[in-house]
Amino acid sequence: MADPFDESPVPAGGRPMPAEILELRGTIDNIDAALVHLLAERFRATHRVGELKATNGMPPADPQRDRQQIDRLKSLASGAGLDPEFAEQFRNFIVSEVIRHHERIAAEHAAGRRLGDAPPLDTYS
Ligand SMILES: O=C(O)C(=O)C[C@]1(C(=O)O)C=C[C@@H](O)C=C1
Repeated sequence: MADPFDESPVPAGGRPMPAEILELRGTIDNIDAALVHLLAERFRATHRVGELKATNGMPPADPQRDRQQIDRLKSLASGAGLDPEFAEQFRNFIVSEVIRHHERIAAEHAAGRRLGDAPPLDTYS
């Protein structure tokens, strides 16, 4: 039988790292990379939503949409074997950042710095 510690690096002064942990870390790294890309895409979409909300005079948060998303995600989490409370907290963490972005976009819009306007020319500086 193959020694599970066979190809593992030996940390200085410690036990050898089981090969399976190294394999699992490869999977974890791939998943973390996918999460970063997925979050980047999500924030790209929500950035545009923030602009559309600002230009249409809509508030940053939409509590009805929040409730729908939370119900849906909790149900998906249960089916997938993920703690539904964790899914809700994770979603809240992301959406609180989205709302912060929406608020900044709305403030910039209110200050006349959005809608693709070039900043006013300051010919005296
Ligand atoms: O769908 C919207 O209206 C959004 O602004 C996006 C989003 C989200 O990130 O999922 C953020 C804030 C709202 O409260 C609801 C949903």
